[in-house]
Amino acid sequence: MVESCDASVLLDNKDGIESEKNSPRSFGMRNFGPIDRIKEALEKECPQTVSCADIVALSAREGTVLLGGPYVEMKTGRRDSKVSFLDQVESSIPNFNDSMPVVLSRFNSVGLDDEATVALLGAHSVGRVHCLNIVGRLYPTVDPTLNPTRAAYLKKRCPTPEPDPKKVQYSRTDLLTPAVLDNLYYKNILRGEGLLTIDAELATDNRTAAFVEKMAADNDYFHQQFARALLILSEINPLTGHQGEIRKKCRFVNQD
Ligand code: HEM
Ligand SMILES: [Ca+2]
Repeated sequence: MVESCDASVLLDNKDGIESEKNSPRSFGMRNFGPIDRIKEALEKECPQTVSCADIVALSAREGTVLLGGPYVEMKTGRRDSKVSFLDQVESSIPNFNDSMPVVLSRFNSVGLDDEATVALLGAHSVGRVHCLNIVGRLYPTVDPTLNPTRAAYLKKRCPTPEPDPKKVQYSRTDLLTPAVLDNLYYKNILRGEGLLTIDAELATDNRTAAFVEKMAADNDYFHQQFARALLILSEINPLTGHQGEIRKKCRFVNQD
């Protein structure tokens, strides 16, 4: 979403590069080690042949399968950016409290139609949300669109309006299948159990509600749409030909 699928997010601070990881919008991104290890193995086998951008895209593909989602046939050949786009992160990556119209127009502008956007948000069927991103819907008063049973549970997980930064406080997005990319997310949001504003609005907005109903009713249909949308996402504005480079290490641009 930031400029293109060019691995700019992987660059660390060095020689004038200010990492996109420094943006508050990158909150929660972690575990970059496996990408380094994949790159090291590839450099041993075929030096400067497989870009970090391809590693990111194909890792998303493999992660999707490992989580019980669909297999997405993806092209390769993306090249890596030589710059980072720290100043574009906030305008490109949606915020925890963004509303549906803002998110739809942002996603539409990179070729993701409304149905594809609904399907991609199904990624919230896995993982967690930290209290920092939830407390606004719990305190001082509980958001009336939030299911009361779920709200009571969330208040236990996040007992104070200002989460203690030293404690890692979070809730799983989907309590029953947190490590399966399935359509339980859509069933949950129809019951008022969406954690983020965007999850809650997805079930009620008149541009998205009908897709939510269909995905909640049919896991295969969700998987088909997720596969279609992930493919679009993986092909946004790639660097090709002589643009960019094939990095030797994903955290740094090449020195030569
Ligand atoms: C469209 C608007 C979106 C918003 C506003 C949004 C926002 C967020 C927020 C605030 C979190 C919690 C971060 C934390 O507290 O640690 C989160 C988690 C997550 N999001 Fe999104 N997201 C959006 C779309 C997407 C899309 C399109 C995908 C992938 C296709 C995605 C995948 C995930 C995943 C996998 C997690 C769990 C991460 C973890 O367990 O650490 N999200 N999202
Ligand atoms: Ca799930």
